[in-house]
Amino acid sequence: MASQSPIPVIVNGAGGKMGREVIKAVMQAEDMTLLGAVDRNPAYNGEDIGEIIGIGAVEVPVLDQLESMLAFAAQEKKPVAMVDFTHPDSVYDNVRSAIAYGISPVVGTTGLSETQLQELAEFADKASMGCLIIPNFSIGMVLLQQAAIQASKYFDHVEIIELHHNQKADAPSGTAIQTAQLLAEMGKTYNPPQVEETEKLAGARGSLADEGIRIHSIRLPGLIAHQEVIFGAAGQVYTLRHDTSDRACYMPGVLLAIRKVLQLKALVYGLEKIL
Ligand SMILES: NC(=O)C1=CN([C@@H]2O[C@H](COP(=O)(O)OP(=O)(O)OC[C@H]3O[C@@H](n4cnc5c(N)ncnc54)[C@H](OP(=O)(O)O)[C@@H]3O)[C@@H](O)[C@H]2O)C=CC1
Ligand SMILES: O=C(O)C1=N[C@H](C(=O)O)C[C@H](O)C1
Repeated sequence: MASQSPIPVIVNGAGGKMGREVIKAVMQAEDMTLLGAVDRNPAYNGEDIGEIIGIGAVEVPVLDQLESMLAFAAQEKKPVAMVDFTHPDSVYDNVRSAIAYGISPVVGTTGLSETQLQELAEFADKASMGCLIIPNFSIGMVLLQQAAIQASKYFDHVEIIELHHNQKADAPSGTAIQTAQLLAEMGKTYNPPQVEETEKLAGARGSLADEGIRIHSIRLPGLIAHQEVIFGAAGQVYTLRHDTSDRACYMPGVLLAIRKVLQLKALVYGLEKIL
Protein backbone atom coordinates (compact mmCIF):
# COMPACT_ATOMS: atom_id res chain seq x y z
CA MET A 1 0.00 0.00 0.00
CA ALA A 2 2.71 2.52 0.98
CA SER A 3 5.03 1.61 -1.94
CA GLN A 4 3.51 4.37 -4.13
CA SER A 5 3.95 7.99 -3.08
CA PRO A 6 1.20 9.08 -0.70
CA ILE A 7 -2.03 10.81 -1.81
CA PRO A 8 -1.93 14.53 -0.95
CA VAL A 9 -5.07 15.52 0.97
CA ILE A 10 -6.56 18.93 1.82
CA VAL A 11 -9.09 19.11 4.66
CA ASN A 12 -11.61 21.95 4.48
CA GLY A 13 -13.37 22.68 7.77
CA ALA A 14 -10.27 21.33 9.52
CA GLY A 15 -11.11 22.85 12.90
CA GLY A 16 -14.67 21.49 12.99
CA LYS A 17 -15.87 18.32 14.71
CA MET A 18 -15.51 16.15 11.60
CA GLY A 19 -12.50 18.01 10.19
CA ARG A 20 -10.50 17.22 13.33
CA GLU A 21 -11.24 13.50 13.00
CA VAL A 22 -10.26 13.55 9.34
CA ILE A 23 -6.93 15.25 10.11
CA LYS A 24 -6.12 12.49 12.64
CA ALA A 25 -7.18 9.73 10.23
CA VAL A 26 -5.15 11.15 7.32
CA MET A 27 -2.09 11.57 9.57
CA GLN A 28 -2.36 7.89 10.52
CA ALA A 29 -2.93 6.61 6.96
CA GLU A 30 0.34 5.37 5.46
CA ASP A 31 -0.80 6.02 1.90
CA MET A 32 -1.82 9.67 2.50
CA THR A 33 -0.11 12.91 3.34
CA LEU A 34 -1.77 16.03 4.77
CA LEU A 35 -1.08 18.73 2.18
CA GLY A 36 -3.24 21.42 3.70
CA ALA A 37 -5.79 22.40 6.32
CA VAL A 38 -8.36 25.12 5.71
CA ASP A 39 -10.65 26.70 8.28
CA ARG A 40 -12.41 30.06 8.16
CA ASN A 41 -11.88 30.69 11.90
CA PRO A 42 -9.43 33.66 12.03
CA ALA A 43 -8.06 32.42 15.38
CA TYR A 44 -6.63 29.34 13.60
CA ASN A 45 -5.05 31.17 10.65
CA GLY A 46 -1.32 30.34 10.42
CA GLU A 47 -1.44 28.02 13.45
CA ASP A 48 -0.29 24.39 13.16
CA ILE A 49 -3.41 22.22 12.71
CA GLY A 50 -1.84 19.44 14.81
CA GLU A 51 -1.44 21.82 17.75
CA ILE A 52 -5.03 23.03 17.34
CA ILE A 53 -6.51 19.55 17.47
CA GLY A 54 -4.19 18.33 20.23
CA ILE A 55 -1.96 15.79 18.43
CA GLY A 56 1.20 17.91 18.47
CA ALA A 57 2.80 19.83 15.59
CA VAL A 58 2.38 18.33 12.13
CA GLU A 59 4.04 21.23 10.24
CA VAL A 60 0.82 22.13 8.41
CA PRO A 61 -0.41 25.69 9.06
CA VAL A 62 -4.12 26.43 8.73
CA LEU A 63 -5.14 28.72 5.87
CA ASP A 64 -8.39 30.67 6.07
CA GLN A 65 -8.86 30.94 2.29
CA LEU A 66 -9.82 27.79 0.38
CA GLU A 67 -9.06 29.44 -2.96
CA SER A 68 -5.37 30.05 -2.02
CA MET A 69 -5.05 26.46 -0.83
CA LEU A 70 -6.51 25.10 -4.06
CA ALA A 71 -4.23 27.28 -6.19
CA PHE A 72 -1.22 25.96 -4.22
CA ALA A 73 -2.44 22.34 -4.48
CA ALA A 74 -2.95 22.66 -8.24
CA GLN A 75 0.86 22.96 -8.56
CA GLU A 76 1.31 19.41 -7.15
CA LYS A 77 2.54 16.80 -9.61
CA LYS A 78 0.19 14.19 -8.14
CA PRO A 79 -3.63 14.26 -8.10
CA VAL A 80 -4.91 15.87 -4.88
CA ALA A 81 -8.10 15.10 -2.92
CA MET A 82 -10.05 17.70 -0.90
CA VAL A 83 -12.23 16.50 1.97
CA ASP A 84 -15.03 18.97 2.80
CA PHE A 85 -16.84 18.99 6.14
CA THR A 86 -18.05 22.57 6.37
CA HIS A 87 -21.57 23.96 6.07
CA PRO A 88 -24.55 23.72 3.71
CA ASP A 89 -24.04 27.41 2.79
CA SER A 90 -20.49 26.95 1.50
CA VAL A 91 -20.23 23.39 0.20
CA TYR A 92 -21.55 24.05 -3.33
CA ASP A 93 -18.99 26.79 -4.02
CA ASN A 94 -16.22 24.75 -2.38
CA VAL A 95 -16.85 21.79 -4.67
CA ARG A 96 -17.05 23.95 -7.80
CA SER A 97 -13.78 25.67 -6.91
CA ALA A 98 -12.00 22.39 -6.20
CA ILE A 99 -13.07 20.89 -9.53
CA ALA A 100 -12.08 24.08 -11.36
CA TYR A 101 -8.57 23.72 -9.90
CA GLY A 102 -8.39 20.00 -10.79
CA ILE A 103 -8.68 18.88 -7.15
CA SER A 104 -11.00 15.89 -6.48
CA PRO A 105 -13.66 16.57 -3.80
CA VAL A 106 -14.76 14.08 -1.15
CA VAL A 107 -17.81 15.72 0.39
CA GLY A 108 -19.36 14.86 3.73
CA THR A 109 -21.13 18.17 4.17
CA THR A 110 -24.89 17.74 3.88
CA GLY A 111 -27.62 20.15 2.80
CA LEU A 112 -26.99 20.32 -0.97
CA SER A 113 -30.28 20.71 -2.89
CA GLU A 114 -31.29 18.40 -5.75
CA THR A 115 -30.57 21.21 -8.21
CA GLN A 116 -27.13 21.84 -6.73
CA LEU A 117 -26.30 18.14 -6.89
CA GLN A 118 -27.38 18.02 -10.52
CA GLU A 119 -25.28 21.08 -11.39
CA LEU A 120 -22.22 19.67 -9.62
CA ALA A 121 -22.66 16.36 -11.47
CA GLU A 122 -22.71 18.24 -14.79
CA PHE A 123 -19.67 20.31 -13.76
CA ALA A 124 -17.67 17.21 -12.74
CA ASP A 125 -18.73 15.46 -15.93
CA LYS A 126 -17.55 18.30 -18.16
CA ALA A 127 -14.21 18.40 -16.33
CA SER A 128 -13.95 14.55 -16.33
CA MET A 129 -13.21 14.83 -12.61
CA GLY A 130 -14.11 12.44 -9.83
CA CYS A 131 -16.29 13.84 -7.04
CA LEU A 132 -17.76 11.83 -4.18
CA ILE A 133 -20.76 13.14 -2.26
CA ILE A 134 -21.45 10.89 0.71
CA PRO A 135 -24.31 11.80 3.09
CA ASN A 136 -23.11 9.18 5.59
CA PHE A 137 -19.67 7.56 5.76
CA SER A 138 -20.53 4.86 8.33
CA ILE A 139 -20.85 1.23 7.24
CA GLY A 140 -23.64 0.70 9.76
CA MET A 141 -25.84 3.20 7.96
CA VAL A 142 -25.25 1.55 4.58
CA LEU A 143 -26.32 -1.77 6.14
CA LEU A 144 -29.40 -0.15 7.69
CA GLN A 145 -30.38 1.31 4.32
CA GLN A 146 -29.94 -2.06 2.61
CA ALA A 147 -32.13 -3.70 5.25
CA ALA A 148 -34.72 -0.96 4.76
CA ILE A 149 -34.73 -1.58 1.00
CA GLN A 150 -35.42 -5.28 1.67
CA ALA A 151 -38.20 -4.48 4.15
CA SER A 152 -39.84 -2.04 1.73
CA LYS A 153 -40.75 -4.96 -0.52
CA TYR A 154 -43.08 -6.26 2.19
CA PHE A 155 -44.23 -3.15 4.08
CA ASP A 156 -46.30 -0.30 2.62
CA HIS A 157 -46.07 1.94 5.68
CA VAL A 158 -42.81 3.55 6.82
CA GLU A 159 -41.61 6.67 8.63
CA ILE A 160 -38.08 7.88 9.44
CA ILE A 161 -36.89 9.50 12.65
CA GLU A 162 -33.44 11.11 12.68
CA LEU A 163 -31.90 12.34 15.93
CA HIS A 164 -28.84 14.62 16.11
CA HIS A 165 -26.87 16.93 18.38
CA ASN A 166 -28.31 20.44 18.51
CA GLN A 167 -25.36 22.09 16.72
CA LYS A 168 -26.56 20.64 13.41
CA ALA A 169 -27.47 23.32 10.84
CA ASP A 170 -29.60 21.36 8.38
CA ALA A 171 -32.82 19.40 8.80
CA PRO A 172 -33.75 16.82 7.88
CA SER A 173 -30.34 15.13 7.86
CA GLY A 174 -28.71 14.29 4.55
CA THR A 175 -28.83 10.63 5.57
CA ALA A 176 -32.59 10.68 6.19
CA ILE A 177 -33.19 12.35 2.83
CA GLN A 178 -31.02 9.74 1.10
CA THR A 179 -32.78 6.90 2.96
CA ALA A 180 -36.17 8.20 1.81
CA GLN A 181 -34.84 8.47 -1.76
CA LEU A 182 -33.60 4.87 -1.69
CA LEU A 183 -37.02 3.67 -0.51
CA ALA A 184 -38.78 5.85 -3.10
CA GLU A 185 -36.63 4.28 -5.83
CA MET A 186 -38.31 0.96 -5.04
CA GLY A 187 -41.15 2.18 -7.26
CA LYS A 188 -44.00 2.42 -4.79
CA THR A 189 -45.85 5.10 -2.87
CA TYR A 190 -45.92 4.53 0.90
CA ASN A 191 -48.37 5.35 3.64
CA PRO A 192 -51.71 5.34 1.76
CA PRO A 193 -53.95 7.65 3.84
CA GLN A 194 -56.20 5.85 6.30
CA VAL A 195 -58.13 8.88 7.54
CA GLU A 196 -58.27 12.60 6.80
CA GLU A 197 -55.53 14.03 9.06
CA THR A 198 -55.45 17.52 10.59
CA GLU A 199 -52.23 18.93 12.03
CA LYS A 200 -53.29 20.88 15.13
CA LEU A 201 -49.71 22.15 15.38
CA ALA A 202 -47.84 22.75 12.09
CA GLY A 203 -45.12 20.15 11.55
CA ALA A 204 -46.60 17.59 13.93
CA ARG A 205 -46.46 14.91 11.23
CA GLY A 206 -42.90 15.76 10.19
CA SER A 207 -41.71 16.66 6.70
CA LEU A 208 -43.06 14.92 3.62
CA ALA A 209 -40.24 13.45 1.50
CA ASP A 210 -40.46 11.39 -1.69
CA GLU A 211 -43.31 8.94 -2.26
CA GLY A 212 -45.26 9.70 0.91
CA ILE A 213 -42.38 9.05 3.35
CA ARG A 214 -42.34 11.25 6.44
CA ILE A 215 -39.14 12.34 8.20
CA HIS A 216 -39.10 13.56 11.82
CA SER A 217 -36.03 15.48 13.07
CA ILE A 218 -34.98 15.64 16.72
CA ARG A 219 -32.18 17.94 17.96
CA LEU A 220 -30.84 17.58 21.50
CA PRO A 221 -27.56 17.98 23.37
CA GLY A 222 -26.23 14.55 24.33
CA LEU A 223 -27.02 13.06 20.93
CA ILE A 224 -24.43 12.53 18.16
CA ALA A 225 -26.18 10.97 15.12
CA HIS A 226 -28.95 8.37 15.16
CA GLN A 227 -31.64 7.17 12.77
CA GLU A 228 -34.66 4.90 12.96
CA VAL A 229 -36.61 3.57 10.00
CA ILE A 230 -39.91 2.21 11.30
CA PHE A 231 -42.10 -0.05 9.17
CA GLY A 232 -45.64 -0.86 10.22
CA ALA A 233 -48.21 -3.41 9.08
CA ALA A 234 -51.24 -5.07 10.66
CA GLY A 235 -50.16 -6.49 14.00
CA GLN A 236 -46.43 -5.75 13.66
CA VAL A 237 -43.77 -3.03 13.72
CA TYR A 238 -40.28 -3.56 12.31
CA THR A 239 -37.70 -1.02 13.52
CA LEU A 240 -34.21 -0.51 12.11
CA ARG A 241 -31.93 1.72 14.18
CA HIS A 242 -28.37 2.99 13.84
CA ASP A 243 -26.50 4.85 16.61
CA THR A 244 -23.15 6.57 16.51
CA SER A 245 -21.19 7.06 19.72
CA ASP A 246 -17.96 8.48 18.22
CA ARG A 247 -17.23 10.32 14.96
CA ALA A 248 -14.37 7.88 14.42
CA CYS A 249 -17.03 5.61 12.91
CA TYR A 250 -16.97 7.69 9.73
CA MET A 251 -13.21 7.50 9.15
CA PRO A 252 -12.86 4.14 7.33
CA GLY A 253 -15.43 5.45 4.84
CA VAL A 254 -13.66 8.80 4.46
CA LEU A 255 -10.28 7.14 3.80
CA LEU A 256 -11.85 4.74 1.31
CA ALA A 257 -13.48 7.68 -0.50
CA ILE A 258 -10.15 9.55 -0.74
CA ARG A 259 -8.57 6.50 -2.37
CA LYS A 260 -11.50 5.97 -4.76
CA VAL A 261 -12.18 9.55 -5.85
CA LEU A 262 -8.91 9.80 -7.72
CA GLN A 263 -9.94 6.87 -9.93
CA LEU A 264 -13.31 8.41 -10.90
CA LYS A 265 -14.23 10.72 -13.78
CA ALA A 266 -17.72 11.73 -12.63
CA LEU A 267 -19.77 12.57 -9.54
CA VAL A 268 -20.86 9.59 -7.45
CA TYR A 269 -23.45 9.95 -4.64
CA GLY A 270 -23.50 7.51 -1.70
CA LEU A 271 -20.99 5.29 0.07
CA GLU A 272 -22.75 2.13 -1.11
CA LYS A 273 -21.59 2.86 -4.70
CA ILE A 274 -17.89 2.58 -3.81
CA LEU A 275 -17.86 -0.32 -1.33
N1 LIG B 1 -21.25 12.51 5.64
C1 LIG B 1 -21.09 12.16 6.92
O1 LIG B 1 -20.87 10.98 7.24
C2 LIG B 1 -21.16 13.21 7.97
C3 LIG B 1 -21.51 14.48 7.59
N2 LIG B 1 -21.53 15.48 8.51
C4 LIG B 1 -21.80 16.80 7.97
O2 LIG B 1 -20.57 17.52 7.89
C5 LIG B 1 -20.80 18.92 8.07
C6 LIG B 1 -19.89 19.44 9.16
O3 LIG B 1 -20.24 18.81 10.37
P1 LIG B 1 -19.43 19.11 11.73
O4 LIG B 1 -17.98 18.84 11.54
O5 LIG B 1 -20.19 18.38 12.78
O6 LIG B 1 -19.68 20.70 11.87
P2 LIG B 1 -18.80 21.76 12.67
O7 LIG B 1 -19.67 22.95 12.83
O8 LIG B 1 -18.19 21.15 13.86
O9 LIG B 1 -17.62 22.12 11.65
C7 LIG B 1 -17.85 22.82 10.46
C8 LIG B 1 -16.59 23.54 10.04
O10 LIG B 1 -16.86 24.29 8.87
C9 LIG B 1 -16.68 25.69 9.15
N3 LIG B 1 -17.71 26.50 8.49
C10 LIG B 1 -18.94 26.80 8.94
N4 LIG B 1 -19.58 27.58 8.05
C11 LIG B 1 -18.73 27.77 7.05
C12 LIG B 1 -18.81 28.50 5.83
N5 LIG B 1 -19.93 29.17 5.49
N6 LIG B 1 -17.72 28.49 5.02
C13 LIG B 1 -16.62 27.79 5.34
N7 LIG B 1 -16.49 27.10 6.49
C14 LIG B 1 -17.54 27.09 7.32
C15 LIG B 1 -16.77 25.82 10.65
O11 LIG B 1 -16.09 26.98 11.06
P3 LIG B 1 -16.65 27.85 12.31
O12 LIG B 1 -16.36 27.00 13.51
O13 LIG B 1 -15.86 29.10 12.25
O14 LIG B 1 -18.12 28.04 12.09
C16 LIG B 1 -16.10 24.53 11.10
O15 LIG B 1 -14.70 24.61 11.01
C17 LIG B 1 -22.30 19.06 8.34
O16 LIG B 1 -22.96 19.34 7.12
C18 LIG B 1 -22.71 17.66 8.81
O17 LIG B 1 -24.05 17.38 8.54
C19 LIG B 1 -21.22 15.27 9.81
C20 LIG B 1 -20.91 14.02 10.25
C21 LIG B 1 -20.85 12.87 9.35
O1 LIG C 1 -24.41 16.66 11.34
C1 LIG C 1 -24.10 15.49 11.66
O2 LIG C 1 -23.61 15.21 12.75
C2 LIG C 1 -24.32 14.42 10.69
N1 LIG C 1 -24.68 14.73 9.49
C3 LIG C 1 -24.91 13.83 8.41
C4 LIG C 1 -26.33 13.93 7.93
O3 LIG C 1 -26.89 15.04 7.85
O4 LIG C 1 -26.90 12.90 7.56
C5 LIG C 1 -24.44 12.44 8.70
C6 LIG C 1 -24.65 12.00 10.11
O5 LIG C 1 -26.02 11.84 10.32
C7 LIG C 1 -24.06 13.01 11.08
